[in-house]
Amino acid sequence: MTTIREAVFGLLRRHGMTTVFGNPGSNELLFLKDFPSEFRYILGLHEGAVMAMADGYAQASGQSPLVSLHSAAGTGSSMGVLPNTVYAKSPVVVLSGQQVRDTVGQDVMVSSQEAALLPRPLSKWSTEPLGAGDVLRSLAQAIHIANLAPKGPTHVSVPYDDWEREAGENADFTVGRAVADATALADRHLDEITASLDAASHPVLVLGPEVDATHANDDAVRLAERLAAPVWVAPSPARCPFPTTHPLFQGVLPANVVGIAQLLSRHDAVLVVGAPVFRYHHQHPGRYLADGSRLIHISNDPSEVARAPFGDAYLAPIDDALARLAGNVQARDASPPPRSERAAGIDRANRMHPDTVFRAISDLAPEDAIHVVESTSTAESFWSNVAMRHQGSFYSAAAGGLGFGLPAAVGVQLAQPERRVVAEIGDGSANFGLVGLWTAARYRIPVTFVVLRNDTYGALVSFGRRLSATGLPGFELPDIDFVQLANGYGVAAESVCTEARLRESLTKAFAGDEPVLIEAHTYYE
Ligand SMILES: Cc1ncc(Cn2c(C)c(CCOP(=O)(O)OP(=O)(O)O)sc2=O)c(N)n1
Ligand SMILES: [Ca+2]
Repeated sequence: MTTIREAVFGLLRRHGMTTVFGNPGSNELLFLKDFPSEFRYILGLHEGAVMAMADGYAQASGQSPLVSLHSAAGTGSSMGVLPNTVYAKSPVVVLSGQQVRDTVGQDVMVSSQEAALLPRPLSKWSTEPLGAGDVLRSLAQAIHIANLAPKGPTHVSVPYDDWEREAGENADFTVGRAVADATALADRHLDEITASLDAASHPVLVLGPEVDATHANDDAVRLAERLAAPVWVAPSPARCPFPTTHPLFQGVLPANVVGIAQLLSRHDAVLVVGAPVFRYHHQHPGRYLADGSRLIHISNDPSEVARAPFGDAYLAPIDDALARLAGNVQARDASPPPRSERAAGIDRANRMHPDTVFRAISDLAPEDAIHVVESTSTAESFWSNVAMRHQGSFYSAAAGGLGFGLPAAVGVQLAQPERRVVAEIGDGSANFGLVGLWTAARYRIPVTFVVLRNDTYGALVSFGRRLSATGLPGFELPDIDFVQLANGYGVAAESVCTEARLRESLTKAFAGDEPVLIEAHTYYE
């Protein structure tokens, strides 16, 4: 007899889902027992860190990990970072434990009431099968839904007395089935977009995270070069869709209506690919686009194309659309536009400017390093100083929810052992996921964590100014000793105040193969 547990591990094996991130409770033990040797279980000490690690792993590998969480409180603890997972379209499959099926109605200890509702709306799909006989198929459905564009996290809650029951005579059909996603931009849509771009005098590209997520960066470069078009990254980027070292790269668009409209005003055709139009953040009302500009939007997400307030949209696979447009548009010959330069910040006594930190990291990290960033007030400094040349070089909290960065860096490094991961984390953000350091030490995952310690919630000080909000309570973060905290979790660490010491520490960290934390004293202006 094949049990449901055995059939489910067969399903996971069939889909390559042999990495499990988790934090267990009593309800999960009959699923985790006799853990198969070809699977690896990565323990996180808080479910928020578990989810963020899994999210980073899913984005960096393109492979769905399984997340095994305890019922109710365990699943609830993971939800703080779930908005990022949803916005990142990250295909994480969560298996939440549940009390014995016949006792849930009595609301017994560690039962999850309304288990399927709990993770909504922070899930692409969530269910608790109505009977043990539907567990295998429900998990297969969760895997397929998570991986069909637009990808996203799914949840299945399973009572623990289901695992030992028989899987039934049709289990092999469920385990063996394959599901293929849509693969092509319609020919007539290709012709329409090509005609618009060829007719434009000054086209511009705005690229989003789905370009990087679908490994279409090289085709984005081909299209930009063929059009001789400047390239902007869509606001609030969670991934890097275009090489920052490329002469056509212009930077990241500001997250407000007027700022974007001004920067795009000299372009009569704006092609947005793989990003929502647009993920504004700061309210600065105005005309969405200057007169004479037309926006064309290509997205793989029906909700993105439906909710955009302006522009003509096409639903299509991002990689196919870019590849075929790059071969279809007329080639142009024009020199790249000048990129606006910004003066480098000056260090102060015992405190560095963020520019110094990011320039040092960019100079000393391997040329294919991966950056996981959660340092909210220093984004412009990061994108101005850090060279990123390859697909999969940058990850950040897609919904701006703190607690992603530090643990996600651990998941990304697990997914990409050949490339070195650097986590650039604000001293405020670090506290939302600090427990991820323990997992890095426990499994010797060699992330270089750089904490930018400016002793404040810098982004909120800046937002306060923007909103003319005076008399705010303090946002200072004095006296947090990240060296002591890191050592407490088993990670070697040092504190640096000058560029010379920072460069020494980075050189040593990159030469080693152990996790290291560097507390870099910076200032916020
Ligand atoms: C889970 C969560 N809680 C609170 C916030 C609000 N928040 C907070 C608390 C920020 C301060 C981040 O401080 P930091 O030290 O990490 O970085 P900077 O000093 O560079 O801003 S930025 C921001 O949006 C959030 N985004 N996510
Ligand atoms: Ca800070």
